[in-house]
Amino acid sequence: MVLLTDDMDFGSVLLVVIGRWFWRYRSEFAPFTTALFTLVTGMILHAAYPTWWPTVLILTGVIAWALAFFGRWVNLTRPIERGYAAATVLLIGGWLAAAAALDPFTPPLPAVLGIGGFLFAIPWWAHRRRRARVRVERTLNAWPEIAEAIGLAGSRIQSAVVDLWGWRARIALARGQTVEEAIGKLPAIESGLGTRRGAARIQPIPERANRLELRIIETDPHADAIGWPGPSATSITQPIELGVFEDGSPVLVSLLRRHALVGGVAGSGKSGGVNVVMGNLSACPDVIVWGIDLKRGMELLPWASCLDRIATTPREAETLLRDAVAVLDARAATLAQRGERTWEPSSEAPALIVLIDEYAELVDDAPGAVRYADSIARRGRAPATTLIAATQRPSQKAMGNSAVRSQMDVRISFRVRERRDVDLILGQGMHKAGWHADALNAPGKFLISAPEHDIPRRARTYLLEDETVRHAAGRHAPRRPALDPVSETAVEDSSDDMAEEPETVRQHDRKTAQEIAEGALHAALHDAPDEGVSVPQLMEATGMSRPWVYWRLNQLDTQGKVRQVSRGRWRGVESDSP
Ligand SMILES: Nc1ncnc2c1ncn2[C@@H]1O[C@H](COP(=O)(O)OP(=O)(O)OP(=O)(O)O)[C@@H](O)[C@H]1O
Repeated sequence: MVLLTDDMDFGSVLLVVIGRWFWRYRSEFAPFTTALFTLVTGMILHAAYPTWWPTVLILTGVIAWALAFFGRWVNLTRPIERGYAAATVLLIGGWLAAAAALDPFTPPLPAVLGIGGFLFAIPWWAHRRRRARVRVERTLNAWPEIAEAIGLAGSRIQSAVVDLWGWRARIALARGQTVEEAIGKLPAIESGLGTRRGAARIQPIPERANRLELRIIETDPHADAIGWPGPSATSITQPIELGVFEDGSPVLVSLLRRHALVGGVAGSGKSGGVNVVMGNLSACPDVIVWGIDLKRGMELLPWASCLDRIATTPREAETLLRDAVAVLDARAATLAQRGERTWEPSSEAPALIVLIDEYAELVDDAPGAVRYADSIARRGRAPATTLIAATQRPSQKAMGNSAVRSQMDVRISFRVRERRDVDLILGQGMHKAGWHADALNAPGKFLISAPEHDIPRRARTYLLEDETVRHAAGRHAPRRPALDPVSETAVEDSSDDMAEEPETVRQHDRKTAQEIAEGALHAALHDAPDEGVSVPQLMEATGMSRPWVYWRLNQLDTQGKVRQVSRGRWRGVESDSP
């Protein structure tokens, strides 16, 4: 608001008003200002440096390339944003080079600038994150007035970040104001900011009593399935991001030297959770994952190319766990020799995680395996040999009457049917303490109890579509580490101890993920109908990436074991036995 008095010059007032208006809407005007700036620069270049056009062109190419490939560093997080930025630079740079060489007003240059500028402005105006940022900036500018009105006068906004679900700001309170006071004023803050009811949350910042984080949730993060943004960790020493809490903050949990238990009824999202864990672990070159999936590999097979080993039969499962105990023992002995306490994971000496889908089936079908699991649960932390077990209902019987459940450091509960199942998964007395996993109302929603998560907060896992799993597995597979020599020798010795068993059984026990995929490929090609199977179907059946399927098809084709029936469709040749 501008106050007019008699001694003021109307012209300068008008200028101030227009100036302020332009400043307020500078983001919306950005395409026009950019076009104007480009035109003026073009005129200067043409008048003073007309021979510079090749330099301008080269610079344009370099900047566009850098934005397209490294735009993430300047907060262009999505490929479409990087593409837009690179295309804009190409348009402006290309136009400037032409303007320098010819003249900015040579047809069709003015038309190109006008029409091109307008077309490029449309995505800019429509961009959701930009609009959200501008809206938040305007709100924050008004904070001093709002703070005054709600009784937090003198508090200042120090920084603000806009994210997918809304925005968060760090606020410095004025002298004498407390975080508790601010929490008491939440309804007033929501009213002052004009948000919906219940949209504001306040979290104290432990290091400073006069700082807080204000979180405004504009869209409910749990309203729809949340797509996986990609791995959050590049090392097992970093926490992995499983999903988001109701307030939009990420669920981060460390799995290093920790056993994890995942429970919930059928269809509650356990396998989805396991997918997120695999998506992250497979991106870490300092951890090896061995999988046990007694549902004939249905859940873990898509990750086969990233699993160092996979067991799909009770016998294989028992051997795998026995070998994991051998690894643990060998590592413990090495640590004792070196006078060290813990195994520090690296790509040369990776941590070992045994991921067991449907633990109850293991107990039922391979009761001999339970003592190995028990041993890992009790002794595996220091040698970085740990378990992640998923099961519907971890009753004492389902856990094989062992100590495995009590050793679980991270507990994740998806929806359960009965209240007492909450206590089974999360621990005795947890339902009473407010952990109501029986009230979770959609697949993928969960409660997590871990050293860094000690209050019940609803969260939802990211959802990985089948295609995302295939893509991630294909991308991460080439970077998977191998077992370190100490562990590898332990596994070999452990197999030698079973020498009295027939060779065929031992080989079967050590079947690798690759071999399982190979078997699935042969079966799919062999059972193919007359019109053959497509490459995507083979990818689905084997859980392997497109390049792997093509590579194998080529080899089998050369050996005369497969035949291309039509474009992209293949079939096994009769004599080929699986
Ligand atoms: N985070 C999620 N967001 C949205 N939908 C999800 C999520 N996780 C799982 N779902 C949906 O719920 C369905 C069941 O999930 P999932 O197979 O993971 O359950 P489960 O607990 O492993 O079941 P089962 O024990 O039968 O294997 C899936 O088809 C999927 O579409």
